[in-house]
Amino acid sequence: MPENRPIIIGVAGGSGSGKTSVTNTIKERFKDQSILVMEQDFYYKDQSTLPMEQRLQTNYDHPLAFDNDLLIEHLKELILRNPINKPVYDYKMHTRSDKVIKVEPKDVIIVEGILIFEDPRLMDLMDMKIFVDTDADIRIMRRLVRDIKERGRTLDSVIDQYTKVVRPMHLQFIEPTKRYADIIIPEGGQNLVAIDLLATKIDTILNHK
Ligand SMILES: Nc1ncnc2c1ncn2[C@@H]1O[C@H](COP(=O)(O)OP(=O)(O)O)[C@@H](O)[C@H]1O
Ligand SMILES: O=c1ccn([C@@H]2O[C@H](COP(=O)(O)O)[C@@H](O)[C@H]2O)c(=O)[nH]1
Repeated sequence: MPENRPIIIGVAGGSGSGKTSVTNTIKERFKDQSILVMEQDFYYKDQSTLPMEQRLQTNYDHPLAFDNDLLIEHLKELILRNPINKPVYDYKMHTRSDKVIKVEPKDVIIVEGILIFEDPRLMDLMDMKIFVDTDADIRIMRRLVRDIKERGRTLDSVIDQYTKVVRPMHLQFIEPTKRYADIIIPEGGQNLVAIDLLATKIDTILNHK
């Protein structure tokens, strides 16, 4: 590994827990300069060859929905300070878009996603593991609003998917990974004490490189 290996921070937690909000708040504090965010969601398996009816049947909360091999390959390139072509995910179409973003390596890489602590190969790459822990009632309320506003869903479809898939998969696969976290942040985005502590730690790491 190179001497100036980037620091990799994993931010896991259930859907709607506030992972993206925590990550974005931290990124803004550092004015984007030294922090790169790698969203596990962008590494959902490509489904462009499947018809929409079939995409709607996919279980997006199961570990097998993700192309972790590609995510790991990209993280290893970034660790070597090489740029990567990051896929872009389209939640409305339920597949990767045909675009990729060329991403340059940075000193701090935040890997964010529901199931990043489920794959030991991913965890092995992480220097710090954070779990955003938010009660289920809050998570479903946040997800309802977000998915209807931003991801092209209907009220009925969000409730149906949550009841049949998101909730059982959360209990089976996501919640048990909390035990792997170094830090558990209750409530996510509005927890300024936790965000301050994390930002201070990152600042220390960056200034001692
Ligand atoms: N503390 C909070 N208070 C109110 N709304 C929040 C809070 N944290 C997140 N949200 C909103 O809830 C939704 C889900 O949050 P997000 O950060 O995307 O969660 P995740 O990435 O874990 O799915 C978003 O629309 C976000 O703006
Ligand atoms: O095509 C898709 C891909 C994902 N989902 C749902 O998204 C969440 C994960 O994203 P968060 O930002 O952490 O909420 C996951 O629970 C999937 O159910 C989807 O519905 N369709």
